[in-house]
Amino acid sequence: MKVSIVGATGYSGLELFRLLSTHREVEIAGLYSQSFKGENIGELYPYMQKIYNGDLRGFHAEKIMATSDCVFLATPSGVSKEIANPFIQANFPVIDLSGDFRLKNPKTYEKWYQKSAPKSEWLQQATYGLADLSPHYASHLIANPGCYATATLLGLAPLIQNDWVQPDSVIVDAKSGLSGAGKMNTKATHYVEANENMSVYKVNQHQHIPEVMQQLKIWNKKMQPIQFSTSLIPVTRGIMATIYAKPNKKITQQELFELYEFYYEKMAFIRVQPKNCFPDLRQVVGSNYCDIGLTYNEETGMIMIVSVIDNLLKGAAGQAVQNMNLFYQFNQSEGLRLSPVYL
Ligand SMILES: NC(=O)C1=CN([C@@H]2O[C@H](COP(=O)(O)OP(=O)(O)OC[C@H]3O[C@@H](n4cnc5c(N)ncnc54)[C@H](OP(=O)(O)O)[C@@H]3O)[C@@H](O)[C@H]2O)C=CC1
Ligand SMILES: CC(=O)N[C@@H](CCC(=O)OP(=O)(O)O)C(=O)O
Repeated sequence: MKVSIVGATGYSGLELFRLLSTHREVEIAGLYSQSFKGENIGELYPYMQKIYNGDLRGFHAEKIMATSDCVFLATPSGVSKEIANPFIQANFPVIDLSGDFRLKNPKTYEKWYQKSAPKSEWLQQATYGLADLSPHYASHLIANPGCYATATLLGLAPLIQNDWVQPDSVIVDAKSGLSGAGKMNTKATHYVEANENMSVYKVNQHQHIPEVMQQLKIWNKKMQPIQFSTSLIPVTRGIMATIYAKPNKKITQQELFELYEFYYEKMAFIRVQPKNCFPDLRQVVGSNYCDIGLTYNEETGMIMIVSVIDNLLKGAAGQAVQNMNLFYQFNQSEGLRLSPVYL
């Protein structure tokens, strides 16, 4: 099968290339970039020399559709919804990494993204591809989930689906490495600002709040708004979401552990940690795993879940490839059998 990547010079685009170039079912038909069209990727990124010899191409939907079977859009929100148009109209498979097609309600999109919404019917037909939880691919348009949303939803799924928590008690404190902000340097991601520092940002305004809420409400209608905060930490990759919730019944640590063990037992990329062990970032960085640690504090009556992912893999390119694998009924692990780098 032939695939093209738009936004190939960005962090997620480069990761998509890395995964897809070893994928046994896939051949890369073209890498597309607006700013660097016509340039040789090995000259732009010397680490790519002798790995990919083709030049970067300027975006051209018809050419992509003529030369490939599926396109990945690793472009910013607001850009994806424009360049996706010809593909959606032609019913051509699109896997979009941006936030443009994740929300069902156009007004919600406009409120949180401060941009005009994509066509409502396209939002309705897009599949929210939380790949580990068996999405039903209803159309050729797949909206790859956001990085914080992925860590949070995988951390919460067993509790919310099984109705274990007080619906207004969920608090998420999430931290991300700097690659989550993409390749454009900003004041917040400048080395001098970020190094040996930690800063909270987008307080009560993060675009993943409605994304998480939309999915939690599908799982459990009773869910109330969550308190959700995001912080930058001085690492390149990785997200840690620390999640707190109050149970709505008497529970024990053992029951909580069994709930998660049973729920995730058969899921290849979710690893529930042994009792009293909490995951660190390194144990997932470089891989498509989501590792989850949990505890119940009998003194405070609080559940605490720690969910970690690599934002560029499970949070972006890895999950996008997993969605492609599931959509085309390839082995879901193809191209994703990556051990964490760890050291
Ligand atoms: N980084 C992360 O951890 C995550 C990112 N995402 C999402 O994935 C998408 C890509 O993110 P990321 O890789 O970090 O971003 P980057 O900023 O690193 O890269 C974005 C890419 O988009 C391309 N681009 C920008 N404007 C246009 C345009 N008008 N037409 C065509 N291409 C354009 C750029 O292309 P060029 O300069 O080559 O023209 C660049 O290669 C975003 O929507 C982001 O929100 C989702 C989850 C996690
Ligand atoms: C560290 C950092 O800045 N992270 C980005 C998340 C990237 C992402 O997943 O955002 P989309 O929803 O646009 O795809 C942010 O907080 O906006």
